[in-house]
Amino acid sequence: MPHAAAPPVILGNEPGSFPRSVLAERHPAIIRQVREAFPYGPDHHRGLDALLAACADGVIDPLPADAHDRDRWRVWGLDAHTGSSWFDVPWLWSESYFYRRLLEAVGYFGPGPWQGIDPFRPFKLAELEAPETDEELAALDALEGRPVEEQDRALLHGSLWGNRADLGFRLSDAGAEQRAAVPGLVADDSERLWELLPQADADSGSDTGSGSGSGTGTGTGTVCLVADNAGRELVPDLLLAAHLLAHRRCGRVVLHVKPYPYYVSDATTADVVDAVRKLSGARGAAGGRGRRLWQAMADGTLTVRAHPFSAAPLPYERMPDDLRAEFASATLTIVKGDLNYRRLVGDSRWAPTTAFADVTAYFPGPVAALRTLKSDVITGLDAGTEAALVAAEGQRWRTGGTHALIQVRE
Ligand SMILES: O=P(O)(O)OC[C@H]1O[C@](O)(CO)[C@@H](O)[C@@H]1O
Repeated sequence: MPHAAAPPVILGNEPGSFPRSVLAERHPAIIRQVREAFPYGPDHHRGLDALLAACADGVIDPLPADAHDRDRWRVWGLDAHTGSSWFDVPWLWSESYFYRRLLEAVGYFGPGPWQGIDPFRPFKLAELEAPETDEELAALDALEGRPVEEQDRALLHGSLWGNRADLGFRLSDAGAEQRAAVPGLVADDSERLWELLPQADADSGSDTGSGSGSGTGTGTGTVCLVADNAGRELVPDLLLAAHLLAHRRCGRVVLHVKPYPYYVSDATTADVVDAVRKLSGARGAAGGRGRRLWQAMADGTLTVRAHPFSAAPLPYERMPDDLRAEFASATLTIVKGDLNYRRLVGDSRWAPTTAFADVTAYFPGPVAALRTLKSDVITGLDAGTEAALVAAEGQRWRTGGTHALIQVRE
């Protein structure tokens, strides 16, 4: 019962805290950016004005009576939080509800002509088309023909560090990308991750011109990859998925994405389509991987899942039975990013040395977290690592996005 000892859940009301700054500064900035990015009509502007005012000093309103997901949100705690200040309810809950209300304001859920128009799409596309993305894709050529272990590491770390600078994070922290990443991970269970995904014993990797196929796996298991951001994170996530399939470390990848635009840059099915199109049209090795991914989607070895709970304002411990069954049957679930980490371990200020295995004991199967550190929540550090981080940076290491971890619970 590890959660019996869980510290209180993080709220957004502590003056000077990171969560408070997200609610008080980042959310209004997001409203501004969205407003500037689209030629919205008067109703949209009125809706955005109302949300801006509510964020500043208002209270949480219920969803409209005819909202398609009103009952779901009531199950997720809407009734209990209605009338409370945005700052006084669990931070995870108010952040999540903010995105739900933002989409409401711009007509995303319809009915009407703006239904399904992603207010964050211009930012996501700009990133996908940025020269940095092409440079990262071109770098794949140098990886061709390298030993499989080297490819493993490069693609795993590509996926990990792809999480570093999501668009919401950069919005409120302009210096985020300039700060140098610290390559040494604060926790690194990557060997255990690869042990959970041994290569199949038949010949493998022929489509990449490498790979001995001398492993001990069956190559038939499923990896659930719980994606985080689109663009420069999703592209390396997809490359990792292609690598796992090509080297028969699994037979199937299920990519879990958000059912609607969320946390600015979180990936939806439309973003997967954009990323696979980008990859399959790329030159060199990246193009080969992209075309393999396209084929994997056609033959069902790569599938996309957009479960409503993927955008729930709740920890994964409260996942519904159907999702629990999916994760239970997976060989490994890889959970990407900071928000998913908060949901995986519970959004509380754990003592950093709290065992990752304890806080994820409820998870129905083997689980790996790949995350750069962008919020206060952290578990699974050894005491020496924590002490060294504090000595060097105070508490900045928790939120600066310069550190990363790979944690595994078998
Ligand atoms: O894209 P990620 O890695 O989930 O990060 C989400 C970011 O948003 C936050 O939830 C704050 O809004 C932080 O946890 C983190 O900085």
